Amino acid sequence: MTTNLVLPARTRIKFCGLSREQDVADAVAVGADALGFVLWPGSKRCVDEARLAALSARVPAFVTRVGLFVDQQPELIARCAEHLDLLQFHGDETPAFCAGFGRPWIKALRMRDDLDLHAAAEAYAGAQALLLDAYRPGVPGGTGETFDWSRIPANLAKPVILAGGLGPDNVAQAIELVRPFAVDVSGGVEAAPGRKDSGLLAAFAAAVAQVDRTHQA
Ligand SMILES: O=C(O)c1ccccc1NCC(=O)[C@H](O)[C@H](O)COP(=O)(O)O
Repeated sequence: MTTNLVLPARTRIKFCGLSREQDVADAVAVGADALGFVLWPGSKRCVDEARLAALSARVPAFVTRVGLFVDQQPELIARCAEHLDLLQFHGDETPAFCAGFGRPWIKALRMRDDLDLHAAAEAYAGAQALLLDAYRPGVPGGTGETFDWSRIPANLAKPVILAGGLGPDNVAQAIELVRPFAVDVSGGVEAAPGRKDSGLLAAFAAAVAQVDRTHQA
């Protein structure tokens, strides 16, 4: 059983909602492990298929290209998948739907009060990880809000990607408490929606590296 109790040597970093070539370059330069591209038209950070192709071509080997979808048409997802390494589903997609593209995938879960994480981990057993995000009714992601991190059980049967309201000032505290496989940030490293700030990207990566070092000492 994969479990969150197996602590990673370091906390992986996913920067999400990139829409500009310069932001891709800046994120890679500070050591991003993964870059997220939002394909959902309801988002201010949305990129279309042509922009996805252009941005994904700028991503070097060993940095994971992640595409974000919210209950979208399988034909669109399949076309986008040509430019992606990993699919991230933010809607009510079933496990079978998520698995239907022949690509590794993760499931985003919004931490509504009644969410049973153990049951969700069992239901989405085929996911590479669960991305846990804040719940705001009617907003599928990118809220910039945190949630009660103590709700995440240490023995969850899937690796955790912690998201929601993270930034350079609180990511160390979040890692200390949750010890996630990875952290995911969008709004906390932005100058404006969809425009990343190179200083905030660097500060976020430095904060993660710093807390990781204390665990290795
Ligand atoms: O970012 C969006 O606009 C978005 C829209 C719809 C679904 C998902 C979206 N973003 C997903 C992410 O992975 C964000 O990084 C995650 O929700 C955390 O966002 P933030 O709280 O701003 O760091």
